[in-house]
Formats: sequence, structure tokens, C-alpha cells
Amino acid sequence: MEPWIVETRGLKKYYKLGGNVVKALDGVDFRVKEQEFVAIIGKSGSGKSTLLHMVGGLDVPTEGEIFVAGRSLFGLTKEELAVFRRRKVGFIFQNYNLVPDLNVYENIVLPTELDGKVVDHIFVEEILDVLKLTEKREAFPGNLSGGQQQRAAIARAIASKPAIILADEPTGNLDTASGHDVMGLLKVVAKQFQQTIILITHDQDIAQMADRIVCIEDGRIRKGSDFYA
Ligand SMILES: Nc1ncnc2c1ncn2[C@@H]1O[C@H](COP(=O)(O)OP(=O)(O)OP(=O)(O)O)[C@@H](O)[C@H]1O
Repeated sequence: MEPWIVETRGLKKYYKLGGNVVKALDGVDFRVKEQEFVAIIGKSGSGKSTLLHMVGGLDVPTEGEIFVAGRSLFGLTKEELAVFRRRKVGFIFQNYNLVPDLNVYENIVLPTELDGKVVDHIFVEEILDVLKLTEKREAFPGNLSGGQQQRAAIARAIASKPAIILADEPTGNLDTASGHDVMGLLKVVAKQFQQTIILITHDQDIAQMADRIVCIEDGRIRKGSDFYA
């Protein structure tokens, strides 16, 4: 059996809008191996966010199955999905989503503390070092550049040791140079700490930095689009 850490089977998400049905996802079979770094590309409205939200347990499909780290998300209650997200998924958003009143270090350890787990401070130091944030550990998000904030958000995602990391347009708010920097560092930490990453982006150049690229078109994986970069 293939060691899929993420697998979707026949995934569909339909929205009823007035008399119309919007097929945001229309039968997606998507698989990710452990420690892979996959970029999902596609035009605006193609279904990228919908797919990421389903895999991250932020939303439930109309039809189809999702397996993450060996368990099915089918039939989980809202509360069970919240626990799934907290324990298994690290999220990285376009807007960083750092807590403004907490410094970099406090932001990084927050999810682990909220989950009632012991913080592995040695591990956090290593992450800070790889992401070149050691000197910014006591800085507040408001005093950091966009690239530094996103590096802190990446550190936070890695520090909770999730099964998968989902990144939603992580370079979307950054200029080209900072975007490439952040993407390069994300790749380095992913490899160093053996993380599985699924990232969505509009940007071909950013996607090219992943191990594998999958293109979504009209709610489906475009035939022949799934390839190793
Ligand atoms: N809550 C909703 N209600 C109705 N339609 C929705 C909803 N969420 C998404 N859609 C529709 O589903 C389709 C896919 O949306 P989705 O956000 O997944 O695309 P996307 O590829 O992530 O786009 P973008 O790059 O602009 O974020 C679009 O047509 C969108 O309008």
C-alpha cells in the first residue's frame, strides 16, 4: 500500500446559489505522500481553497471521502473536526494570522500550549535558527516585515509537529523577492523537519519551487497536470 498521508476520493463540493449549483469541486482524487511538498495551482475560482479547506477539516464535502494520516474525516462532528485541526494540521495563511499582543516566540508556542502539550524548546530554537528568526524572538508582529511575519507563521506551523501543513497563498502579500525567500525557507524547514506541505498559489514561479505541481481547473484536477517539478 502506498504511504499516502492525504487521500481524497471522488471529492465534491456543490453550493446552491439561488436556482444554480456551483460545482466548486467536482470529483477530485488527490493523493499526497509523506514528506512531499505539493503546490496546487489554478485560476481564481478553480477550487483550490475549497480543496485545501476540505483536507484541513475547515469544511465538509458534499460527497466523497478524505483521509488524513490514516483516518477518515467522514462523519466527524464540528468538535471532532476542531480537535483534528488542532492536533494534525498546521495552517499558514496569506495574512500570517499572528496574535499581535504576543511576541514571535509566544506566537510560535501558542498552538502547542493551547493543546495542553509540553513545548519542546530545543526544537523551537532549531526552527528559529533555520528560519533566521533567532534575533527576532522577542519582537512583536507589528514591528516585523511581511516576510518576517510569514517566517514566524511558518515556525508556528512547524513547532506544533502536525501531520500536514496547509499553506493558503503564503506569498500572496509579499513582493517577489520576499515571496521567493519565504518559499525557499519553507522548503528548507519542510525537508529538515520531514514535514508534508500542501500549498496553493496563483504564481507559477512559486509553484515551480515545490516537489510536485497539481493544476485544478473548474473543480477538477486537469488531466496530465500532476507532475514532479
Ligand atoms: N461559500 C460559498 N458559496 C458559494 N460559492 C462558493 C463558496 N465558496 C466558494 N464558492 C465558489 O466555488 C468556486 C471555487 O472557489 P475557491 O475559493 O475554491 O476557488 P480558488 O481557486 O481558491 O479561488 P481564489 O484563487 O480566487 O481564492 C468559485 O466559483 C467560488 O465562487
